[in-house]
Amino acid sequence: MINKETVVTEVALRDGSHAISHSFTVDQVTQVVKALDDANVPFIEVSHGDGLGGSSIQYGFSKTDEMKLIEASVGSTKNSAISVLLLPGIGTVKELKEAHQLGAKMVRVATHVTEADVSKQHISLGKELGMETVGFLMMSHMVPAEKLLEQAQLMESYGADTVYVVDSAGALLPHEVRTRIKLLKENLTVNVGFHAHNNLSLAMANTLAAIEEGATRIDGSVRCLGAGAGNTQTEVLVSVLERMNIQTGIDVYKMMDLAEELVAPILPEPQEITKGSLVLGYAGVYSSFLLHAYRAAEKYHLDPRDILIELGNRKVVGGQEDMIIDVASELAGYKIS
Ligand SMILES: CC[C@H](O)CC(=O)C(=O)O
Ligand SMILES: [Mn+2]
Repeated sequence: MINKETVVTEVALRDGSHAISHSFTVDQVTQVVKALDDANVPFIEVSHGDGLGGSSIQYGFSKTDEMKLIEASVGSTKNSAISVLLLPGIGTVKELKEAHQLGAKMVRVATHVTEADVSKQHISLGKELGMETVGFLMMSHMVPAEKLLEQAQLMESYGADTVYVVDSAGALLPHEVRTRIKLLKENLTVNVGFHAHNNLSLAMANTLAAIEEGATRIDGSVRCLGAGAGNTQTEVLVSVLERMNIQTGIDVYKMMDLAEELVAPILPEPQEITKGSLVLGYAGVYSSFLLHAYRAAEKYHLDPRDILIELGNRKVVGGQEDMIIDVASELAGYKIS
C-alpha cells in the first residue's frame, strides 16, 4: 500500500552545483533557501556538488566556501532543516563537525554502491552528533538488487535512519527501481529513499515507482537544477503527489513561484535532456561527469559522447574523475605510460 506521506529533500543547492560548476553565491543560496523554507520544504541540502570538502582540482573549486553557504542557509530557515552530503575520504570528520556546529541537522553519507563499509565512521559520527543520518548508495544501477540490499544492511547496521537508492547515472528503468525498493522495504526496518536523475526522462516515473513500492524519502531538484539532466523536478513532484493525495507539506504555488522567479535565472540555460545527458543514462555514467567530459572533449577535439560511452564501458565510478582526461587523451591518440 502506498504511504500517504513523503518527505522531500531539495537537492538543487548541492546536486545543482555540478550543473553550474560549483559557482553558487551566498546571495543566491540565501534567496533560494528563504523561499524553500517559506514553501515548507522539510530538508534542503547545501554542500559542494561532490559533498563536503569537494572543492578541489579533481572535482572543481567552489566559488564560495561551502561553510559560508551552509551558515547562510541555516540563518535563513525557520521551518526547514539543512542537510549536508559527505563522501567519506572527500569529506572528513572535521568538515562534518564544522557543518554540524553551523547548524546542519542532517548528514547523508554517500558511497559507491559496493563500498558501504567505508561509511561506518561518518554514519556513527552523524548519530553521535544527534543528526538525522542517511546512507546514500550511489550508482545503484550497477549491481543486482541482492547486492544493493547487502550494502544497505551494512548502512542500517551502522545506525543510518534511512538508506537511499541513488540512481546517479539516471540509468535505471522503472521495473529495476521497483525490484530494488521492494527488496529493501521487505528486509530493512529503516526508511527507504530514492534519488533520481532525469537523463532518460524517467526521473518522475522512477520516483513514482519507488513511492509505490514504499519509499518515503524522495529527492527533488527545483527547475531540475541537478547534475546531467537534473533530478525529479521538485515543483512537479509536489504537484503530482498532491494529485495522488500524498502529503508532502509543501506549498505547491510557492514552489512553482520560486522555481520560476529565483531558480530559473541561476541556470546558464534551461535544463533539458541534451545528447550529452542522454548518453549518461544510456551508458550508465555518473551524472556529475557531464561538464568534465565536455571540457575534455573541447580540449582534445572529441565528441563528448565518445568519452562518456568509453567511461561507461570501463565502469568508471564517482571519485575517478581523473579518468575522464585519461580516456579523452587515449581516444585522441595520446599514449598513457
Ligand atoms: C558526487 C556526489 C553525487 O553527485 C551524489 C549524487 O547526487 C548522485 O550520486 O546522484
Ligand atoms: Mn545526484
